[in-house]
Amino acid sequence: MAYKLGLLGLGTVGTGTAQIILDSLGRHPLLQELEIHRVGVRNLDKPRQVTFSADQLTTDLESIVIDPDIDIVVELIGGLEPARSLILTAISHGKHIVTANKAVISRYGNEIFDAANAKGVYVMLEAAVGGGIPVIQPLKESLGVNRIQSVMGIINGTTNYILTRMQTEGADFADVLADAQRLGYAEADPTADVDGLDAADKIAILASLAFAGRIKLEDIHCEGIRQVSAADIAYAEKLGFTIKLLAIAKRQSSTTPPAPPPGGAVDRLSIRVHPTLVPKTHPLASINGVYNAILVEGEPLGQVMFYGPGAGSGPTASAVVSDILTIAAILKTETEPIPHPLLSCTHQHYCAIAPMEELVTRFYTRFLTNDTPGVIGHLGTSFGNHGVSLESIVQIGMRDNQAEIVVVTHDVSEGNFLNALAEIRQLDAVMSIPSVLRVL
Ligand SMILES: NC(=O)C1=CN([C@@H]2O[C@H](COP(=O)(O)OP(=O)(O)OC[C@H]3O[C@@H](n4cnc5c(N)ncnc54)[C@H](OP(=O)(O)O)[C@@H]3O)[C@@H](O)[C@H]2O)C=CC1
Ligand SMILES: N[C@@H](CC=O)C(=O)O
Ligand code: NA
Repeated sequence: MAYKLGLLGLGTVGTGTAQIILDSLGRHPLLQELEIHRVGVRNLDKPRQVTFSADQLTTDLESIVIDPDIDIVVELIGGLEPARSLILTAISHGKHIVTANKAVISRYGNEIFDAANAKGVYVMLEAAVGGGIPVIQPLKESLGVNRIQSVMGIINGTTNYILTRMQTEGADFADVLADAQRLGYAEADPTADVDGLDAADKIAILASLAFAGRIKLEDIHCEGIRQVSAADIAYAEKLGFTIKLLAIAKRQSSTTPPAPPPGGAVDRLSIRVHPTLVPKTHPLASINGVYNAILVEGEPLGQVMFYGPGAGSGPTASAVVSDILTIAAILKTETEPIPHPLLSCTHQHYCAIAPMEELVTRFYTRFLTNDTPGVIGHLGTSFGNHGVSLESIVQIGMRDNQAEIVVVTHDVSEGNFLNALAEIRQLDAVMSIPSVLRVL
Protein backbone atom coordinates (compact mmCIF):
# COMPACT_ATOMS: atom_id res chain seq x y z
CA MET A 1 0.00 0.00 0.00
CA ALA A 2 1.27 3.48 -0.84
CA TYR A 3 1.02 6.36 1.62
CA LYS A 4 -0.09 9.43 -0.24
CA LEU A 5 1.58 12.75 0.43
CA GLY A 6 0.34 16.25 -0.19
CA LEU A 7 3.40 18.46 -0.55
CA LEU A 8 2.81 22.15 0.16
CA GLY A 9 5.77 24.05 -1.31
CA LEU A 10 8.42 23.08 -3.85
CA GLY A 11 11.16 25.54 -2.95
CA THR A 12 14.53 24.81 -1.32
CA VAL A 13 13.24 22.21 1.17
CA GLY A 14 10.27 20.98 -0.90
CA THR A 15 12.55 20.21 -3.83
CA GLY A 16 15.03 18.35 -1.60
CA THR A 17 12.14 16.38 -0.10
CA ALA A 18 10.75 15.38 -3.50
CA GLN A 19 14.25 14.41 -4.68
CA ILE A 20 14.76 11.97 -1.78
CA ILE A 21 11.32 10.39 -2.21
CA LEU A 22 11.74 10.02 -5.99
CA ASP A 23 15.20 8.49 -5.61
CA SER A 24 14.59 5.78 -3.03
CA LEU A 25 17.15 3.18 -4.10
CA GLY A 26 19.63 2.38 -1.31
CA ARG A 27 17.56 4.18 1.31
CA HIS A 28 15.01 2.69 3.73
CA PRO A 29 12.69 0.32 1.82
CA LEU A 30 9.59 1.95 3.31
CA LEU A 31 10.39 5.00 1.16
CA GLN A 32 9.18 3.00 -1.82
CA GLU A 33 5.72 3.04 -0.29
CA LEU A 34 5.53 6.85 -0.30
CA GLU A 35 3.81 8.57 -3.18
CA ILE A 36 3.78 12.30 -3.82
CA HIS A 37 0.14 12.64 -4.77
CA ARG A 38 -0.17 16.41 -5.17
CA VAL A 39 2.11 19.43 -4.90
CA GLY A 40 1.05 22.98 -4.05
CA VAL A 41 3.03 26.01 -5.24
CA ARG A 42 2.44 29.72 -5.78
CA ASN A 43 3.62 29.97 -9.38
CA LEU A 44 2.92 27.19 -11.90
CA ASP A 45 5.25 28.69 -14.50
CA LYS A 46 8.41 28.66 -12.41
CA PRO A 47 11.16 26.34 -13.71
CA ARG A 48 11.58 23.39 -11.29
CA GLN A 49 14.38 20.93 -10.59
CA VAL A 50 11.77 18.20 -10.12
CA THR A 51 8.94 17.92 -12.62
CA PHE A 52 5.39 16.93 -11.77
CA SER A 53 2.44 16.45 -14.11
CA ALA A 54 -0.11 19.24 -14.56
CA ASP A 55 -2.57 17.07 -12.59
CA GLN A 56 -0.27 16.92 -9.58
CA LEU A 57 0.84 20.56 -9.48
CA THR A 58 -1.65 23.15 -8.26
CA THR A 59 -1.88 26.62 -6.74
CA ASP A 60 -5.02 25.53 -4.84
CA LEU A 61 -3.39 24.39 -1.58
CA GLU A 62 -6.74 24.17 0.19
CA SER A 63 -7.77 21.39 -2.21
CA ILE A 64 -4.69 19.39 -1.15
CA VAL A 65 -5.32 19.57 2.59
CA ILE A 66 -8.91 18.36 2.20
CA ASP A 67 -8.14 15.71 -0.46
CA PRO A 68 -9.56 12.44 0.96
CA ASP A 69 -6.80 10.39 -0.75
CA ILE A 70 -3.99 12.13 1.10
CA ASP A 71 -2.61 10.61 4.34
CA ILE A 72 0.19 13.05 5.22
CA VAL A 73 0.40 16.77 4.50
CA VAL A 74 3.97 18.07 4.30
CA GLU A 75 3.97 21.83 4.91
CA LEU A 76 7.03 23.49 3.38
CA ILE A 77 5.70 26.88 2.32
CA GLY A 78 6.94 28.71 5.43
CA GLY A 79 5.51 31.86 7.02
CA LEU A 80 2.48 32.17 9.28
CA GLU A 81 -0.47 32.35 6.92
CA PRO A 82 -1.72 30.47 5.00
CA ALA A 83 0.58 27.84 6.63
CA ARG A 84 -1.28 27.88 9.98
CA SER A 85 -4.76 27.62 8.43
CA LEU A 86 -3.68 24.93 5.98
CA ILE A 87 -2.19 22.84 8.80
CA LEU A 88 -5.33 23.22 10.94
CA THR A 89 -7.62 22.36 8.02
CA ALA A 90 -5.47 19.33 7.18
CA ILE A 91 -5.69 18.16 10.80
CA SER A 92 -9.45 18.63 10.85
CA HIS A 93 -9.56 16.35 7.80
CA GLY A 94 -7.57 13.68 9.65
CA LYS A 95 -4.20 14.24 7.94
CA HIS A 96 -0.90 13.75 9.73
CA ILE A 97 1.42 16.73 9.43
CA VAL A 98 5.12 17.06 8.76
CA THR A 99 6.46 20.60 8.83
CA ALA A 100 9.76 22.51 8.81
CA ASN A 101 8.00 25.69 9.89
CA LYS A 102 9.40 26.83 13.24
CA ALA A 103 7.69 30.22 12.94
CA VAL A 104 4.23 28.70 12.85
CA ILE A 105 4.95 26.05 15.50
CA SER A 106 6.51 28.48 17.99
CA ARG A 107 3.49 30.82 17.70
CA TYR A 108 0.57 28.47 17.10
CA GLY A 109 1.95 25.16 18.42
CA ASN A 110 -0.60 25.13 21.27
CA GLU A 111 -3.55 25.41 18.85
CA ILE A 112 -2.01 22.96 16.37
CA PHE A 113 -1.07 20.29 18.93
CA ASP A 114 -4.42 20.56 20.72
CA ALA A 115 -6.20 20.06 17.39
CA ALA A 116 -3.89 17.16 16.48
CA ASN A 117 -4.38 15.42 19.83
CA ALA A 118 -8.15 15.81 19.56
CA LYS A 119 -8.10 14.31 16.07
CA GLY A 120 -5.54 11.56 16.86
CA VAL A 121 -2.99 12.64 14.25
CA TYR A 122 0.72 13.40 14.48
CA VAL A 123 2.54 16.68 13.91
CA MET A 124 6.23 16.07 13.27
CA LEU A 125 8.79 18.86 13.04
CA GLU A 126 12.35 17.52 13.07
CA ALA A 127 13.33 19.86 10.23
CA ALA A 128 12.13 22.93 12.13
CA VAL A 129 15.18 23.02 14.43
CA GLY A 130 18.76 22.34 13.40
CA GLY A 131 17.81 21.43 9.81
CA GLY A 132 19.17 17.94 9.19
CA ILE A 133 20.43 17.40 12.75
CA PRO A 134 18.30 14.92 14.69
CA VAL A 135 17.45 16.88 17.84
CA ILE A 136 13.66 16.97 18.19
CA GLN A 137 13.27 13.19 18.23
CA PRO A 138 16.24 12.67 20.59
CA LEU A 139 14.75 15.19 23.03
CA LYS A 140 11.36 13.45 22.85
CA GLU A 141 12.66 9.91 22.99
CA SER A 142 16.32 9.11 23.69
CA LEU A 143 16.82 11.85 26.32
CA GLY A 144 13.33 11.73 27.80
CA VAL A 145 14.40 10.14 31.08
CA ASN A 146 16.88 12.90 31.91
CA ARG A 147 16.25 15.99 34.01
CA ILE A 148 17.44 18.60 31.56
CA GLN A 149 19.51 21.42 33.03
CA SER A 150 20.20 23.39 29.88
CA VAL A 151 19.83 23.40 26.12
CA MET A 152 22.06 25.82 24.29
CA GLY A 153 23.37 26.11 20.82
CA ILE A 154 23.99 27.66 17.48
CA ILE A 155 20.65 27.13 15.78
CA ASN A 156 20.65 29.61 12.92
CA GLY A 157 22.78 28.61 9.96
CA THR A 158 22.57 31.97 8.19
CA THR A 159 24.00 34.01 11.06
CA ASN A 160 26.66 31.42 11.84
CA TYR A 161 27.67 31.47 8.18
CA ILE A 162 27.83 35.29 8.27
CA LEU A 163 29.80 35.48 11.55
CA THR A 164 32.21 32.78 10.41
CA ARG A 165 33.03 34.56 7.15
CA MET A 166 33.29 37.93 8.89
CA GLN A 167 35.78 36.35 11.28
CA THR A 168 37.84 34.26 8.88
CA GLU A 169 37.85 36.56 5.81
CA GLY A 170 37.00 39.95 7.28
CA ALA A 171 34.06 39.76 4.84
CA ASP A 172 31.41 42.44 4.64
CA PHE A 173 28.06 41.66 6.35
CA ALA A 174 25.84 42.51 3.34
CA ASP A 175 27.91 40.45 0.84
CA VAL A 176 27.89 37.38 3.07
CA LEU A 177 24.15 37.69 3.70
CA ALA A 178 23.57 37.74 -0.08
CA ASP A 179 25.61 34.50 -0.37
CA ALA A 180 23.56 32.87 2.41
CA GLN A 181 20.38 33.79 0.52
CA ARG A 182 21.75 32.41 -2.75
CA LEU A 183 22.67 29.14 -1.02
CA GLY A 184 19.08 28.74 0.27
CA TYR A 185 19.98 29.11 3.98
CA ALA A 186 18.15 32.35 4.75
CA GLU A 187 14.44 32.77 5.40
CA ALA A 188 12.26 34.46 2.73
CA ASP A 189 12.70 37.60 4.86
CA PRO A 190 16.28 37.32 6.19
CA THR A 191 15.44 39.76 9.00
CA ALA A 192 14.18 36.71 10.88
CA ASP A 193 17.68 35.24 10.72
CA VAL A 194 19.73 38.38 11.27
CA ASP A 195 17.67 39.73 14.18
CA GLY A 196 17.65 36.42 16.05
CA LEU A 197 13.92 35.79 15.59
CA ASP A 198 14.43 32.47 13.80
CA ALA A 199 16.71 31.28 16.61
CA ALA A 200 14.10 32.45 19.16
CA ASP A 201 11.42 30.37 17.41
CA LYS A 202 13.73 27.37 17.53
CA ILE A 203 14.81 27.70 21.18
CA ALA A 204 11.13 28.05 22.12
CA ILE A 205 10.50 24.67 20.50
CA LEU A 206 13.58 23.02 22.04
CA ALA A 207 12.84 24.42 25.51
CA SER A 208 9.24 23.32 25.44
CA LEU A 209 10.40 19.77 24.72
CA ALA A 210 13.32 19.80 27.16
CA PHE A 211 11.42 21.41 30.04
CA ALA A 212 7.94 19.99 29.32
CA GLY A 213 6.05 23.28 29.21
CA ARG A 214 4.95 25.72 26.55
CA ILE A 215 6.95 28.89 25.97
CA LYS A 216 5.55 32.28 25.06
CA LEU A 217 7.69 33.75 22.32
CA GLU A 218 7.44 37.24 23.82
CA ASP A 219 9.16 35.92 26.99
CA ILE A 220 12.36 35.21 25.05
CA HIS A 221 14.98 37.95 25.22
CA CYS A 222 16.20 38.29 21.64
CA GLU A 223 19.13 40.19 20.11
CA GLY A 224 20.49 39.59 16.60
CA ILE A 225 23.90 40.09 15.04
CA ARG A 226 23.52 43.53 13.43
CA GLN A 227 25.48 45.21 16.23
CA VAL A 228 28.42 42.80 16.01
CA SER A 229 31.24 44.79 14.42
CA ALA A 230 34.50 43.74 12.82
CA ALA A 231 36.24 45.52 15.73
CA ASP A 232 34.48 43.33 18.33
CA ILE A 233 35.24 40.18 16.37
CA ALA A 234 38.93 41.15 16.29
CA TYR A 235 39.09 42.11 20.01
CA ALA A 236 37.22 38.96 21.02
CA GLU A 237 39.76 36.94 19.05
CA LYS A 238 42.65 38.65 20.87
CA LEU A 239 41.00 37.91 24.22
CA GLY A 240 40.57 34.20 23.33
CA PHE A 241 36.89 34.23 22.29
CA THR A 242 34.79 33.66 19.18
CA ILE A 243 31.51 35.54 18.74
CA LYS A 244 28.51 33.27 18.11
CA LEU A 245 24.76 33.84 18.08
CA LEU A 246 23.72 31.53 20.92
CA ALA A 247 20.24 30.45 21.90
CA ILE A 248 20.13 29.38 25.53
CA ALA A 249 17.43 27.84 27.73
CA LYS A 250 18.52 27.02 31.24
CA ARG A 251 16.99 26.20 34.59
CA GLN A 252 17.57 29.18 36.83
CA SER A 253 17.52 29.03 40.59
CA SER A 254 15.95 31.98 42.34
CA THR A 255 15.87 33.14 45.93
CA THR A 256 12.14 33.76 45.64
CA PRO A 257 10.80 31.06 43.36
CA PRO A 258 7.11 31.25 42.48
CA ALA A 259 4.81 28.32 43.19
CA PRO A 260 5.68 25.55 40.73
CA PRO A 261 3.21 25.36 37.83
CA PRO A 262 1.03 22.25 37.61
CA GLY A 263 2.26 19.32 35.56
CA GLY A 264 5.73 19.00 37.03
CA ALA A 265 7.41 21.58 34.79
CA VAL A 266 10.59 23.32 35.85
CA ASP A 267 9.98 26.36 38.09
CA ARG A 268 11.96 29.10 36.29
CA LEU A 269 13.82 29.20 33.01
CA SER A 270 16.28 31.68 31.64
CA ILE A 271 15.67 31.77 27.88
CA ARG A 272 17.45 34.07 25.46
CA VAL A 273 19.09 34.61 22.09
CA HIS A 274 22.05 36.96 21.73
CA PRO A 275 25.54 37.24 20.27
CA THR A 276 27.92 35.79 22.82
CA LEU A 277 31.68 35.67 23.32
CA VAL A 278 32.40 31.95 23.49
CA PRO A 279 35.79 30.83 24.88
CA LYS A 280 37.75 29.21 22.06
CA THR A 281 38.11 26.07 24.16
CA HIS A 282 34.32 25.59 24.38
CA PRO A 283 32.81 22.95 22.02
CA LEU A 284 30.45 25.54 20.46
CA ALA A 285 33.34 27.84 19.48
CA SER A 286 34.44 25.59 16.64
CA ILE A 287 31.02 25.28 14.96
CA ASN A 288 31.46 27.20 11.73
CA GLY A 289 29.63 28.09 8.53
CA VAL A 290 26.08 26.83 8.09
CA TYR A 291 26.67 24.14 10.70
CA ASN A 292 24.57 24.13 13.87
CA ALA A 293 25.21 22.47 17.20
CA ILE A 294 22.99 21.95 20.22
CA LEU A 295 24.52 21.15 23.59
CA VAL A 296 22.15 19.47 26.03
CA GLU A 297 23.03 18.98 29.66
CA GLY A 298 20.95 16.68 31.81
CA GLU A 299 20.98 14.42 34.81
CA PRO A 300 22.20 11.69 34.83
CA LEU A 301 23.48 11.87 31.23
CA GLY A 302 25.84 14.83 31.53
CA GLN A 303 26.56 16.69 28.30
CA VAL A 304 25.68 15.59 24.79
CA MET A 305 26.17 17.68 21.65
CA PHE A 306 24.27 17.37 18.37
CA TYR A 307 26.17 18.72 15.40
CA GLY A 308 25.49 18.94 11.68
CA PRO A 309 24.19 21.02 8.77
CA GLY A 310 21.54 23.39 10.11
CA ALA A 311 20.04 24.53 6.82
CA GLY A 312 20.06 23.84 3.10
CA SER A 313 17.97 21.74 0.77
CA GLY A 314 19.29 18.18 1.21
CA PRO A 315 20.02 18.23 4.96
CA THR A 316 16.66 19.78 5.84
CA ALA A 317 14.84 17.41 3.49
CA SER A 318 16.57 14.48 5.24
CA ALA A 319 14.77 15.47 8.45
CA VAL A 320 11.45 16.05 6.66
CA VAL A 321 11.47 12.66 4.95
CA SER A 322 12.54 10.88 8.15
CA ASP A 323 9.45 12.31 9.86
CA ILE A 324 7.28 11.16 6.95
CA LEU A 325 8.84 7.71 7.28
CA THR A 326 8.11 7.59 11.02
CA ILE A 327 4.45 8.32 10.37
CA ALA A 328 4.32 5.80 7.52
CA ALA A 329 5.83 3.18 9.85
CA ILE A 330 3.14 3.87 12.46
CA LEU A 331 0.39 3.73 9.83
CA LYS A 332 1.80 0.42 8.61
CA THR A 333 1.87 -1.24 12.01
CA GLU A 334 -1.28 0.19 13.62
CA THR A 335 -4.68 0.08 11.99
CA GLU A 336 -6.08 2.56 14.53
CA PRO A 337 -3.23 4.98 15.28
CA ILE A 338 -3.56 6.47 18.71
CA PRO A 339 -1.33 9.37 19.84
CA HIS A 340 2.01 7.74 20.62
CA PRO A 341 3.04 9.01 24.09
CA LEU A 342 6.59 9.79 22.96
CA LEU A 343 5.69 11.37 19.62
CA SER A 344 2.71 13.55 20.48
CA CYS A 345 2.64 16.73 22.54
CA THR A 346 1.37 16.12 26.07
CA HIS A 347 1.93 19.38 28.00
CA GLN A 348 -0.53 22.25 28.16
CA HIS A 349 0.82 24.68 30.78
CA TYR A 350 3.44 27.42 30.27
CA CYS A 351 6.97 27.51 31.73
CA ALA A 352 7.74 30.40 34.11
CA ILE A 353 10.51 32.58 32.70
CA ALA A 354 12.99 34.49 34.88
CA PRO A 355 13.45 38.20 34.06
CA MET A 356 16.72 39.12 32.33
CA GLU A 357 17.86 41.33 35.24
CA GLU A 358 18.25 38.13 37.28
CA LEU A 359 20.55 36.53 34.73
CA VAL A 360 24.06 36.02 36.06
CA THR A 361 26.70 36.16 33.34
CA ARG A 362 29.97 37.77 32.31
CA PHE A 363 29.97 40.84 30.04
CA TYR A 364 32.32 42.24 27.41
CA THR A 365 32.01 46.00 26.92
CA ARG A 366 33.83 48.40 24.61
CA PHE A 367 34.08 52.08 25.59
CA LEU A 368 35.28 55.11 23.65
CA THR A 369 36.59 57.74 26.07
CA ASN A 370 38.65 60.91 26.20
CA ASP A 371 42.31 59.99 26.46
CA THR A 372 42.65 61.64 29.88
CA PRO A 373 44.49 60.28 32.94
CA GLY A 374 42.37 58.31 35.39
CA VAL A 375 39.62 57.16 32.98
CA ILE A 376 40.25 53.50 33.69
CA GLY A 377 40.10 54.27 37.42
CA HIS A 378 36.73 56.02 37.02
CA LEU A 379 35.33 53.04 35.12
CA GLY A 380 36.60 50.65 37.81
CA THR A 381 35.04 52.77 40.56
CA SER A 382 31.62 52.93 38.88
CA PHE A 383 31.62 49.19 38.30
CA GLY A 384 32.67 48.66 41.92
CA ASN A 385 29.82 50.89 43.13
CA HIS A 386 27.39 48.32 41.75
CA GLY A 387 29.21 45.18 42.85
CA VAL A 388 30.60 44.43 39.38
CA SER A 389 34.03 42.86 39.61
CA LEU A 390 36.31 43.00 36.57
CA GLU A 391 38.21 40.11 35.03
CA SER A 392 40.18 42.41 32.72
CA ILE A 393 40.28 46.05 31.65
CA VAL A 394 42.59 47.11 28.82
CA GLN A 395 43.10 50.17 26.70
CA ILE A 396 43.29 48.59 23.26
CA GLY A 397 44.35 51.70 21.34
CA MET A 398 42.95 54.85 19.78
CA ARG A 399 39.98 55.17 17.41
CA ASP A 400 38.94 58.57 15.97
CA ASN A 401 41.18 60.33 18.55
CA GLN A 402 39.42 58.55 21.39
CA ALA A 403 40.79 55.89 23.70
CA GLU A 404 39.26 52.48 23.14
CA ILE A 405 38.88 50.48 26.35
CA VAL A 406 37.64 46.93 26.56
CA VAL A 407 36.32 45.44 29.80
CA VAL A 408 35.44 41.84 30.63
CA THR A 409 33.60 41.35 33.92
CA HIS A 410 33.35 38.39 36.24
CA ASP A 411 29.90 36.84 36.69
CA VAL A 412 27.45 39.55 37.68
CA SER A 413 23.68 39.94 37.71
CA GLU A 414 22.49 41.68 34.57
CA GLY A 415 20.55 44.20 36.70
CA ASN A 416 23.69 45.30 38.60
CA PHE A 417 25.70 45.48 35.42
CA LEU A 418 23.14 47.71 33.69
CA ASN A 419 23.02 50.00 36.73
CA ALA A 420 26.80 50.35 36.54
CA LEU A 421 26.60 51.16 32.83
CA ALA A 422 23.96 53.82 33.51
CA GLU A 423 26.36 55.49 35.98
CA ILE A 424 29.28 55.18 33.56
CA ARG A 425 27.30 56.87 30.76
CA GLN A 426 27.18 59.98 32.98
CA LEU A 427 30.99 60.20 33.27
CA ASP A 428 32.38 63.22 31.39
CA ALA A 429 35.24 61.21 29.94
CA VAL A 430 33.01 58.51 28.42
CA MET A 431 32.05 59.40 24.84
CA SER A 432 30.16 56.25 23.86
CA ILE A 433 29.69 52.57 24.59
CA PRO A 434 29.64 50.96 21.12
CA SER A 435 29.30 47.35 22.29
CA VAL A 436 27.95 45.34 25.17
CA LEU A 437 28.03 41.58 24.67
CA ARG A 438 27.52 38.69 27.05
CA VAL A 439 30.33 36.18 27.62
CA LEU A 440 29.66 32.44 28.06
N1 LIG B 1 15.86 26.67 3.58
C1 LIG B 1 16.35 26.04 4.64
O1 LIG B 1 17.54 25.73 4.74
C2 LIG B 1 15.42 25.66 5.73
C3 LIG B 1 14.10 26.00 5.71
N2 LIG B 1 13.28 25.63 6.74
C4 LIG B 1 11.86 25.96 6.67
O2 LIG B 1 11.28 25.26 5.59
C5 LIG B 1 10.19 25.99 5.08
C6 LIG B 1 10.38 26.19 3.59
O3 LIG B 1 11.57 26.94 3.38
P1 LIG B 1 12.24 27.05 1.93
O4 LIG B 1 12.09 25.78 1.19
O5 LIG B 1 13.60 27.59 2.19
O6 LIG B 1 11.33 28.19 1.26
P2 LIG B 1 11.26 28.61 -0.27
O7 LIG B 1 10.91 30.04 -0.29
O8 LIG B 1 12.46 28.14 -1.00
O9 LIG B 1 10.02 27.75 -0.82
C7 LIG B 1 8.70 28.02 -0.47
C8 LIG B 1 7.77 27.20 -1.38
O10 LIG B 1 6.43 27.39 -0.96
C9 LIG B 1 5.64 27.91 -2.01
N3 LIG B 1 4.74 28.88 -1.41
C10 LIG B 1 5.05 29.86 -0.53
N4 LIG B 1 3.95 30.54 -0.17
C11 LIG B 1 2.91 29.99 -0.87
C12 LIG B 1 1.53 30.25 -0.94
N5 LIG B 1 0.97 31.23 -0.22
N6 LIG B 1 0.77 29.50 -1.76
C13 LIG B 1 1.34 28.51 -2.49
N7 LIG B 1 2.66 28.20 -2.44
C14 LIG B 1 3.42 28.94 -1.65
C15 LIG B 1 6.59 28.54 -3.00
O11 LIG B 1 6.00 28.45 -4.28
P3 LIG B 1 6.80 28.93 -5.61
O12 LIG B 1 7.90 27.94 -5.78
O13 LIG B 1 5.78 28.83 -6.69
O14 LIG B 1 7.28 30.32 -5.33
C16 LIG B 1 7.82 27.62 -2.84
O15 LIG B 1 7.68 26.49 -3.66
C17 LIG B 1 10.15 27.30 5.90
O16 LIG B 1 9.23 27.13 6.95
C18 LIG B 1 11.56 27.42 6.44
O17 LIG B 1 11.62 28.15 7.63
C19 LIG B 1 13.72 24.90 7.81
C20 LIG B 1 15.03 24.51 7.87
C21 LIG B 1 15.99 24.89 6.87
N1 LIG C 1 17.07 30.31 7.91
C1 LIG C 1 17.33 29.18 8.74
C2 LIG C 1 17.02 27.95 7.97
C3 LIG C 1 16.90 26.77 8.83
O1 LIG C 1 16.12 26.72 9.77
C4 LIG C 1 18.80 29.18 9.16
O2 LIG C 1 19.56 29.95 8.59
O3 LIG C 1 19.14 28.43 10.08
NA1 NA D 1 16.49 18.81 13.06
